Amino acid sequence: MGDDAIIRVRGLRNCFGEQVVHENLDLDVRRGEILGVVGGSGTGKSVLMRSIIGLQTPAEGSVEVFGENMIGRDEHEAKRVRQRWGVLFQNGALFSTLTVAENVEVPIREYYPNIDQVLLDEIAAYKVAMSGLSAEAGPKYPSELSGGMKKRAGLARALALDPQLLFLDEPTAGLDPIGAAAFDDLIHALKGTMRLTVFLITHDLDTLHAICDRVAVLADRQVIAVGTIPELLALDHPWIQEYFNGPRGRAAADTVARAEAQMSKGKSGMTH
Ligand SMILES: Nc1ncnc2c1ncn2[C@@H]1O[C@H](COP(=O)(O)OP(=O)(O)OP(=O)(O)O)[C@@H](O)[C@H]1O
Repeated sequence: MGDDAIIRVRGLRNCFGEQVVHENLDLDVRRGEILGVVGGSGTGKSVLMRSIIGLQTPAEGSVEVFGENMIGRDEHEAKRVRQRWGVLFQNGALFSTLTVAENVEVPIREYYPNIDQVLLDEIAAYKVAMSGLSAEAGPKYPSELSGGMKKRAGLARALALDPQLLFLDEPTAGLDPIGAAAFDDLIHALKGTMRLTVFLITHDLDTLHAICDRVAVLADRQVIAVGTIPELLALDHPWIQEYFNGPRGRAAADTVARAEAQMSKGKSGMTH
């Protein structure tokens, strides 16, 4: 594996009965990047993520994470590698009978069963704060949280073991635009401070423009292209053109360009 590839997928095939979802799919995720994964509904973005994290056994192909083969691993070995990543599922997947803090403590207890409760509480409080939730959110149950707070609680749990790699499945789905932008900022900031690599499934064009270093496009059972948005725009593929160059795609690009222009205006204003 090339030094900078944290995830390497080769020749992946996934099928459910007669339905072939992936066929000969290849993908590299580079160290330190936020890779956005896009594609029409049902193109297999979640199935791809599940194949990488070991929740779906592919019919064919190889998956390497941190240079280690992930398919057919014995449970003990797989668990050792799993410790190095965190996952935020589409619906947050919080345990409804546990508080936010207790949810965050679940993976820590799993890996460190003898950990002292005081220390556990301190770590959970720290992760809750890192995820942008107030300390009052810790003792709350998921049913007492807004959609945005649930996402942050799920993120706090994903960060519980100080991962090097984060999987996010549609993290901004269902959030209002301001909440979504704040969540994007948080992911971007965490990437910087924790040196995270991020695999991010999204339909959110604003997220792609604002924080993704590269974007992988799923169509026709494969990753048909990977690159920066300008690189993808140079391709003559109808879905890519429609997606990034359609009205919503252009609006998202304009929003980011305006925000960047304002930031540089602010900066130059400060220096004069
Ligand atoms: N456990 C399963 N059993 C049978 N079919 C499945 C299963 N999981 C996924 N599929 C099918 O695989 C295809 C890809 O599903 P997947 O959830 O990966 O799509 P997606 O690209 O993430 O879609 P969306 O953007 O709508 O979330 C769909 O047709 C889905 O019905």
